[in-house]
Amino acid sequence: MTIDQFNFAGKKAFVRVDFNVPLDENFNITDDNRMRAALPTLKKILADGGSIIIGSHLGRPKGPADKFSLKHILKHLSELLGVEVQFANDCMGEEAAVKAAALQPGEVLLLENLRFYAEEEGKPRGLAEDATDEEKAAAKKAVKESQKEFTKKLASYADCYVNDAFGTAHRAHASTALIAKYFDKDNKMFGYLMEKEVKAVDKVLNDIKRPFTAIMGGSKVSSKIEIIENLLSKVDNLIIAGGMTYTFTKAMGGKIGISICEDDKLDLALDLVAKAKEKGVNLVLAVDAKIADAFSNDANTKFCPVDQIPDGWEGLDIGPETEKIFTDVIKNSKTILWNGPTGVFEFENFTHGSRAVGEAIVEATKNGAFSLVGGGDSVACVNKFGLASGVSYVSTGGGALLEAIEGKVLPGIAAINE
Ligand SMILES: Nc1ncnc2c1ncn2[C@@H]1O[C@H](COP(=O)(O)OP(=O)(O)OP(=O)(O)O)[C@@H](O)[C@H]1O
Ligand SMILES: O=C(O)[C@H](O)COP(=O)(O)O
Repeated sequence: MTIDQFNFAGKKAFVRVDFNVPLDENFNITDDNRMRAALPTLKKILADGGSIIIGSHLGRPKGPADKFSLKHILKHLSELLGVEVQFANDCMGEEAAVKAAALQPGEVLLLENLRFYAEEEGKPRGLAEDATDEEKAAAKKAVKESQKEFTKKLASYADCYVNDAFGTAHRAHASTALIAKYFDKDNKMFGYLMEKEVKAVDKVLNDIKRPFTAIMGGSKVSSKIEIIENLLSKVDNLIIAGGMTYTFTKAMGGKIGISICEDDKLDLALDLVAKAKEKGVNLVLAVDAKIADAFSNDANTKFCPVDQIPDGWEGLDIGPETEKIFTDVIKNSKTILWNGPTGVFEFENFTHGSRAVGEAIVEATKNGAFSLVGGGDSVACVNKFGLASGVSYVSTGGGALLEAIEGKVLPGIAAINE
C-alpha cells in the first residue's frame, strides 16, 4: 500500500514521525527541517478528510522530563500545518485515548514523547549498577512483556498506520516497528518522506557513478567505525574529517596536543588505514589543522601540520592545505556522501572547512554528481551556509541514513514490508 493509493477520508491515522529536532536553552527549535519534511504526508491525510495522531520521540530521556517534552514543538507544528494541534500530556492513559477517540476529520493530536516510557525502546530502565545478570534478564523480560501492551495501546488509537520517521527507521522500537503488526497490510504504509529517503539511498547504492567519495566527519571514530568499514567496499575515496582525524593522527605517531582523541581506538584506526590500502580505497586524511589554545570561538588560533600540534593546543578545524586536498577530491567525484562536519562548526571561527566542503559538493553537483548529505550536524551546516538547494538530496536521517547506505535492512522499513 502506498500513501498515494490510500484514501484517509473518515480515518484516523497514527503517523510516526521523527520530530527529534534540536532545541536551544529556551526550547526554541534551531532546525525544523525534520518537521517540514513530514508536512506533505500530514497535509495529504488532512486534505483527504482524515485525522492524525502523531507519535514521536525527542532526545534520549530516561523517563518523563520537561526538557524532552514535545509540548515545546506544539506551537510551531500548528503554524506549519495551519491547524491548531491538540496535545496529550501522556502518550498512554485516559487523556490520550479520549482525545484520540474524539478526533474529527481535519484534526491533529500530538502525543507526548513516546520515550517517556521504557516500553518504546523495550529496554529496562533504573536498574541498579550492581544488578545481577538474573535481575537484568528479569527486567528485560518484564519490559518486553509490557511493551506488547504499550504497542497495542498506541495502535488502538487509529485505523491505519503511516511510518514517516526515516530518521528513526534503524530503531526496532514499539512505534517504529512492532506496531505495524497490529494493522493489516492494506492499512499500513510509508509516508512520502520515507519513500523519498529510500529512493535517494537506492540511487546511491544501485546507481553509483564513480568516483564515489564519502566524507566522514564529526567527533568520534567509535560512532562511525562500522560505517567506515562497510564503506570501504563501496567507495573510491574516503575522506576522514572532524574530530576523528586526531585518533588517526595519533595512531600514526603524530603529536596532537589536547585534540579530541579516542585512545582505545588507536589500533582500530591503524586497522582501517590498512584495510583501505588492501581494498585500493584512497583514504584521504588531513595534513594540517586550524588549532586553538582553548575550546572556544575566542581562543587564539594558528595553523600547523596535523601531526605537530603543540601541547595545550587542539585542532578545531582543517587547515588550508587539507581544505585544498579535500575539495579537489570532492570536485572530481560523481557520487558524494557527506556525514559530519570537518570542525567545530558551531563556533564561527571554525566553520571554514565545513563551508568549503559544502561548497565543493555544490560545485560537483552542478557538474552532474549526485550528492547526499545526512546527519544532524552536516544538515545544520548546509542549512547554515545556504547550500541545501545545491545538494541533490538532504536526508533527515543520521544513523538511519548510514545504516541504510551500509545496506542494512532497517527495522522500520522491514516492519511495513513484511
Ligand atoms: N576537531 C573537533 N574537535 C571537537 N569536536 C569536533 C571536531 N570536529 C567536529 N566536531 C564536532 O562533531 C560534532 C558533529 O559530529 P556528529 O558525529 O554528531 O555529526 P553528524 O553530522 O551530526 O552525524 P550524526 O547525526 O550521524 O551523528 C559537532 O558538534 C562538531 O562540533
Ligand atoms: O536523531 C536521530 O538520529 C534519530 O532521531 C534517532 O535518535 P536516536 O539515535 O536517539 O535513536
